[in-house]
Amino acid sequence: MKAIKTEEWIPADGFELEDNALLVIKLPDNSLVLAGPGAGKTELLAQKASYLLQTNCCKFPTRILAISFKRDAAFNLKERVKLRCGDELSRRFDSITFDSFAKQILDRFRLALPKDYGISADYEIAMKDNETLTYYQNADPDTNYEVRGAAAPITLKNHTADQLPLDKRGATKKLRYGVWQDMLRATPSQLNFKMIMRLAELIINTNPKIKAYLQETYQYVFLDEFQDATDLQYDFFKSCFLGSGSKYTAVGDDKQRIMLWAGALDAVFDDFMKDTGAIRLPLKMNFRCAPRLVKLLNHLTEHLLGKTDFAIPSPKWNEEEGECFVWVFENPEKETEILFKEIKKWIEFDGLKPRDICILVKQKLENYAGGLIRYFNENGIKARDENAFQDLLTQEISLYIINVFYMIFKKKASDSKAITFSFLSNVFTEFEDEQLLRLEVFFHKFIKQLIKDYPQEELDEAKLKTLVNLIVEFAGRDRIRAFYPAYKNSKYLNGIITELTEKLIESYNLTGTIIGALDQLVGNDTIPVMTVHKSKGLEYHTVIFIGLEDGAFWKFQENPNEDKCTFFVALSRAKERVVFTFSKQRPNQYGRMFNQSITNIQVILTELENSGIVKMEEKSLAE
Ligand SMILES: Nc1ncnc2c1ncn2[C@@H]1O[C@H](COP(=O)(O)OP(=O)(O)OP(=O)(O)O)[C@@H](O)[C@H]1O
Repeated sequence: MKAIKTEEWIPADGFELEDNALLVIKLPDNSLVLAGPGAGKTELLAQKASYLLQTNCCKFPTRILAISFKRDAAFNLKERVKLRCGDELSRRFDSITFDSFAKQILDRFRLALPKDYGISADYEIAMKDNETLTYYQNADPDTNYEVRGAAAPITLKNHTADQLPLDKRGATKKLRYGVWQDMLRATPSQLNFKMIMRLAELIINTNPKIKAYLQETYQYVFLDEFQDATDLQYDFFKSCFLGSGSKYTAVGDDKQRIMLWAGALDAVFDDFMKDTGAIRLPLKMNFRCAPRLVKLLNHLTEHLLGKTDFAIPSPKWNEEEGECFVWVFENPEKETEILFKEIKKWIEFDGLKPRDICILVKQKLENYAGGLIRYFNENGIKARDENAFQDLLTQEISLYIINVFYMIFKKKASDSKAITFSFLSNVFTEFEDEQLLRLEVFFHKFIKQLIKDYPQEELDEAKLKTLVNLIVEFAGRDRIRAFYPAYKNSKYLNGIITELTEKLIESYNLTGTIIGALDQLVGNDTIPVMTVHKSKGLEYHTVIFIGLEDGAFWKFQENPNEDKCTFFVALSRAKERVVFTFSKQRPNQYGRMFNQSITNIQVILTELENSGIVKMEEKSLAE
């Protein structure tokens, strides 16, 4: 593909970028972009990737590495880059999470670990803190290491606080070293993601050739949502890239810093500028939210968060657009019924699609929205806990399987055709154009045969399982594992395929048709319900936040800044309308009803009122 001259490059898809965004895209130095919600930070990274690839500033065959914090953010960025510069160039754009980047290094270079940190090939990932604590309990029975015990948080923090190899001097450090050894030597080895990152870092720090290989591979490194980087992640980034010729672009927003509880580094922006000499540049626009919502966000930026980086709405809006409400309800039942009626109106009369609406909760989704989800589904509006599906549906292998199913069973499936073929041309990466054409013909014959062999009305569990298997084997497990580093570990790949198959069968048994099952699986016509943390980076026409109550913000007095940012993130996901609900009563996790107050978080309510934008309404069924 012929490279575009740098001076002739223009942003893809007609986007008009503000001056600083254009500057960052073309800047050959390290940069840190700080900007509010909807400013186009992720879009800037996508455009910068297109620029570097289309102009060959990222010289073939070197690659761009984009690191995000969540699987769906990494996936969305990859999709945006594909759209902006096409399948072929975007193959040199690796968009992954910090955890999967570390895991890929570990899976690929496991044998380069020093002897006392060696692990078994079939290591298991212990996800629960309890699993790590049990090792401490066994090694030191006199101390209480239960998750809620006093020693637990310190123990867990210390477990991965230091770079490897571990210091063994002193009783506490000796104990920690012993536990690491017990976990590494278990059959199979037991690791958690933080340990994986420390081990990957050890590989890099002790193998100059691997480090050099990594740095030569990635001429450019992007860091999305950088405000949430933890000390461990930042250490890992520095071990991999600092001092290399690679160039870094980090984007973030300190008003959306909601991972301090998980160890996000308070001073990460300053550290990054000091360590890399990055130039700091702001962006001013908010392209997402309607003007009245931008005005509200600006008010809260100043009066709730004590900051001054105000945003300007996009001129595409009419000045009067954007609305925000606080709706007060007697109890959760009334809240559910009234929300149902309102949403039904929006869908039936205003033409909103269920996926234009998002229901958010701060935490404890079942407590705040479990009953609502059940009520909505029983009464004809589909809604579901999206947390359970996000990870599965952002897996390339899942999308490939689902879209081949659509090609077999749906009459018009041109989008599916494009997605599946993009997957196949990735795994048959060495194929020239002519071979790819032959592959396409062969693939269509394969689909035709499946249509013939598996009539819709004769499908059952066993046939669905066979179909999944045939579809995977068409691409070839070995090829899939070779092209997608995340799937190098076959246990992981098989786990995803099994989970997807189970969910497909479950949906099929519920809906009775294969298209119904596929639609249900991907969430077509379904309102997503999720926590604010999961909603980061996403946007919806209408956002409903359930539970603007002291009970939901139970740590507000201890940690007001993080809770204010969480509230700010929720509000800033909405393009046109946002509703906060307050229910005078709310059950706890055991179902016991408690009166709710809005005393501790009064400052939020006060500032919503002071903004002059928000309408407060008592809602009852008679309306
Ligand atoms: N230059 C632009 N012109 C028009 N629309 C844009 C531009 N940049 C971004 N957008 C649109 O604005 C919305 C927000 O963009 P994006 O998700 O990149 O913002 P962000 O800064 O990453 O937001 P957040 O931090 O809130 O997740 C998206 O719908 C995107 O397509």
